Amino acid sequence: MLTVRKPISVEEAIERCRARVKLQDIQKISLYEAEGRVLASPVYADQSLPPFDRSPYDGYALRAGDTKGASGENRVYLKVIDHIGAGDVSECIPGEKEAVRIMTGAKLPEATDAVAMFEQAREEKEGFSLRKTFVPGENVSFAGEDVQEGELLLEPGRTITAGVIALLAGAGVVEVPVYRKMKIGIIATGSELVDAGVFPPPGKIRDSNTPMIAASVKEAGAEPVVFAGVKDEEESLRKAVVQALEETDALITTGGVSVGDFDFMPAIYEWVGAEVLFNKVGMRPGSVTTVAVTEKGTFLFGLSGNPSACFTGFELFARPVLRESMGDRFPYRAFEYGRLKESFPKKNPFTRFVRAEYDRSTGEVNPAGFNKSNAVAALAKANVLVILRGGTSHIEKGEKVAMMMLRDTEGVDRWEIPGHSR
Ligand SMILES: Nc1nc2c(c(=O)[nH]1)N[C@H]1C(S)=C(S)[C@@H](COP(=O)(O)OP(=O)(O)OC[C@H]3O[C@@H](n4cnc5c(N)ncnc54)[C@H](O)[C@@H]3O)O[C@H]1N2
Ligand code: MOO
Ligand SMILES: [Mg+2]
Repeated sequence: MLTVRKPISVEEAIERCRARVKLQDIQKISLYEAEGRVLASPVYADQSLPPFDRSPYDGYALRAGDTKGASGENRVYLKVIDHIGAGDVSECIPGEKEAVRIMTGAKLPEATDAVAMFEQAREEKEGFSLRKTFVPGENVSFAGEDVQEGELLLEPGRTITAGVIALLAGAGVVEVPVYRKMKIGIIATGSELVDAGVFPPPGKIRDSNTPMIAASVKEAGAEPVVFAGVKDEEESLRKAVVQALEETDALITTGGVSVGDFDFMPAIYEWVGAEVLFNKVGMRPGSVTTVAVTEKGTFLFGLSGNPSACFTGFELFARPVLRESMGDRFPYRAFEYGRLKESFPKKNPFTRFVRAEYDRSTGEVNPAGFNKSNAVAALAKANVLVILRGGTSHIEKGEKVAMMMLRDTEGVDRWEIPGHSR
């Protein structure tokens, strides 16, 4: 007998998932492998940056007081007593009207407190002359002007970017504490599925969900473990789920979660003793998305078989769980607002997630064509999911709509600063 499923709101479904998140263990990895991972411990500066007063220019390190009274009519002459490049430390201490020829990055010699760039000096026999006075500290890159010794540089929960890696290297952190990468099992279910490399015979279709979800898992910073697709047969599905649960940290299945005669996933979740957090969400597509948690705390994401529903289910429920489990303090996609480029009919009482193309330069967002839950083509175009609240009716062109951003940044096809003329 068909049991009627009670839909819960998207917010409630997301909260139920969040409440069951467990942080991954911490491991140390090479600085060169750390990009995209999440920092697991705070990082403090073991020294100031720069560590010493240094020259920011190629020129002459001098004592500012020696330049007093310098002008175009009254050039001041200074004698060069040493010559250093970056990495060298001068042993000479300039006395009155003495200076050191110094290159960018070299430590300022003792007694000097300013630097004249080559362009500000005229070379003379055994030295140079100046036509301007210098104040103490002029053209000096000071110790600690960037980072102070002991300062908190990075907080845990930050995703590691190239810039973060520069700071880690600056602090001498070559073994970076990060959260362990989760292994995510993926099983596509469906007797109609053939591998994407095969031209499907009548009645069959290519499995697009497995490679799509593997890509989404990677993009979320986890490691996909793809298991062979399984026919809609209860026994085979049980075996596959048990094996995947043993070998991975969370499992994503696609298909077989609705109320069809061959939709076995709900029964299998029950059979493995998992607690079903929800099996119906007030959203389209992906209303039948089912999320369960095993006794050990392992997540089972039963995504719909329909590709657009599968994609949406992953984005809303699986991705935040993976990101947060791997330490990300910002596990949700960013939201922005755009203006709808075309009117959008909306007959459903459920919240709709419309795959759409957002153009940042105009602020307009355009639904990506055929937008049903079985759509594949729209997935390739979409860079946002427009969110149309349940209960709202027809939405007019030009109306402001909320969008969930699927990518952090979008490139443009030419380098041009908006609003600047050439
Ligand atoms: N009587 C009802 N029927 C359906 C309901 C309902 O509430 N009552 N819900 C509909 C909704 S909404 C959706 S969404 C689907 C969900 O179906 P399942 O999650 O059970 O998925 P399947 O039945 O296995 O497949 C659905 C659809 O997707 C295709 N598919 C499956 N796997 C893949 C794959 N790996 N790659 C590409 N395409 C795939 C499959 O061939 C089907 O066409 O149920 C509705 N029915
Ligand atoms: O669950 Mo279905 O994807 O709403 O269309
Ligand atoms: Mg089905």
